[in-house]
Amino acid sequence: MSKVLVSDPIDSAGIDILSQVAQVSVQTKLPPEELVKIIPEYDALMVRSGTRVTQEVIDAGTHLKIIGRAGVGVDNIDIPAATRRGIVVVNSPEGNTTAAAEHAIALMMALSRCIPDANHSVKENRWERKKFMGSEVYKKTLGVVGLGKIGSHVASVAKAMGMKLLAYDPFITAERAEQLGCRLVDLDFLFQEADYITLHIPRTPETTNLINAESIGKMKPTARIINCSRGGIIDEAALAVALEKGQIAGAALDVFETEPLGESPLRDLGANMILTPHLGASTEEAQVNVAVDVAEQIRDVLLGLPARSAVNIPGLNPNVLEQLKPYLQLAETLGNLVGQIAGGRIDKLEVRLQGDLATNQSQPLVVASLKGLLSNALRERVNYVNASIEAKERGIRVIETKDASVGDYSGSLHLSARGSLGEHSVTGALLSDGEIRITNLDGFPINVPPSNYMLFTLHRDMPGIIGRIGMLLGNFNVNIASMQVGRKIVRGNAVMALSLDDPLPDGILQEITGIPGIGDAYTVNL
Ligand SMILES: NC(=O)C1=CN([C@@H]2O[C@H](COP(=O)(O)OP(=O)(O)OC[C@H]3O[C@@H](n4cnc5c(N)ncnc54)[C@H](O)[C@@H]3O)[C@@H](O)[C@H]2O)C=CC1
Ligand SMILES: O=C(O)CCC(=O)C(=O)O
Repeated sequence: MSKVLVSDPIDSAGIDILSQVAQVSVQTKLPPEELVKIIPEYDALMVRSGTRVTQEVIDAGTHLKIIGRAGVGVDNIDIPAATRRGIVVVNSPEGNTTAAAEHAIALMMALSRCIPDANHSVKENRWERKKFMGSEVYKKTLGVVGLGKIGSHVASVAKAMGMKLLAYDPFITAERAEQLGCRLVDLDFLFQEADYITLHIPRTPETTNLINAESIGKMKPTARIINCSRGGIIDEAALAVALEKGQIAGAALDVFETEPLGESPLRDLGANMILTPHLGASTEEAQVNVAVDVAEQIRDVLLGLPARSAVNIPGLNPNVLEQLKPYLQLAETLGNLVGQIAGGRIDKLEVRLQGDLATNQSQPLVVASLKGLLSNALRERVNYVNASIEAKERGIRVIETKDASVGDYSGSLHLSARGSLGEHSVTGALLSDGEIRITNLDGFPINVPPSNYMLFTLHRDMPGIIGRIGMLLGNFNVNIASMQVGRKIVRGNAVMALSLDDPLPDGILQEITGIPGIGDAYTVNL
């Protein structure tokens, strides 16, 4: 019989499901070295956010087939390490959406009416009615940062409470925001106008310290911030200083840079700061939902069936997968690339299978393209199982076409996306050794391998341009690994594709587009 280790508190409904197919051992609060010691015995591991599933744990788990996260965020699991070891990682993308959204609303209300401190004062035998003067949320403006599942639910509740709604989400269309009663605006506008700001985004390099001294400086003195998403999105030291000085009116945090929260200036603040110990998902209902959702997937995988919310393994027919594997990687890379060039808020994606590739089933390649496209917004949360649904929910119209005529490559894949920076296209193919080549950008023939850091320019084909770009990159200490120019006619329009050894520093794009003859420039990180 299989063995499952449950290393965080999980609702008994989940344990009952696991017990149908496995011997279940519940051992919470294990020290990391103890977890590493016992994990080799187990076929599956089920956790919440308390257990850190590090590379060391994964490497020691020689029998592990699946790791289940009873919740949304999988940032406590080393996904690349699990993927490399072929271990499926599953989560429950929706099981605690309502709970987290309701906690954000509860914190907003508690902050507005000083409920925690007023409660404490009465319990201490005081009756301080003047001290705890509140303010109403009715007709106030709520700025929702991240209009995904939780942000959307918060928006709909806040709307029913008579709030005006602004939203910032670079990967959501204005139409989708409108359907939710929100006006999609840029981040600075939201910071300046909102009376309440609620964060519902993943922690990524772009969102780390999104709320800092500078962004707080743009807010109203009456603004209140709520964070029920992830620690590290707010610079806690800067927030403490701003609240101390009365630069903004309050903040309520459920999540922290380091959990459990250690020594922190946040603890010294008064009624203008509410702290909860990562309780967003802590409702009886959500805990049953996530426990059942994840336990069912662990049961299925242990029985040899596919998982419905795998974060790292495509949920497609294994035979089709094996055959298309190299092309799936091509589709993901091209989707990621065209998504970045088209600039977010994509509302249309065309996927064209060309040449020999046209004889294949298009659906897996469409899913892989969408996965690559959406990974800019959703990171590891988008997978082969949910990419199409996520795209539909985001209002992305997908067009699949096939063209059997053979061009320079026997089979190639062409993607065209329309986003906030206009409509752009990219074509790619595989070399005989399986290596990916980008063969066309916006109609211009090129031949470059994808690389971590890339720069593309659309420019006039005229003397001096290449040199000026090379010089500019040199001045910023950016090393060029390879460079290619594609043009259709001499001294007409052209495309330049550069693979770089270093990321492009902030501000350089503006300098590049300032060079006479350069039309547009795009950075791409793959
Ligand atoms: N406090 C708690 O106990 C809980 C916290 N969470 C956290 O809440 C957050 C939101 O979860 P869901 O709504 O389920 O995720 P989701 O994936 O449905 O939505 C996230 C949204 O953020 C947007 N986004 C990505 N990068 C952005 C950026 N730079 N600026 C603005 N928007 C950006 C995405 O387009 C997406 O619409 C996650 O960080 C999740 O881990 C989730 C459940 C419980
Ligand atoms: O397990 C928990 O309580 C944390 C929930 C959470 O943060 C998540 O699902 O992302």
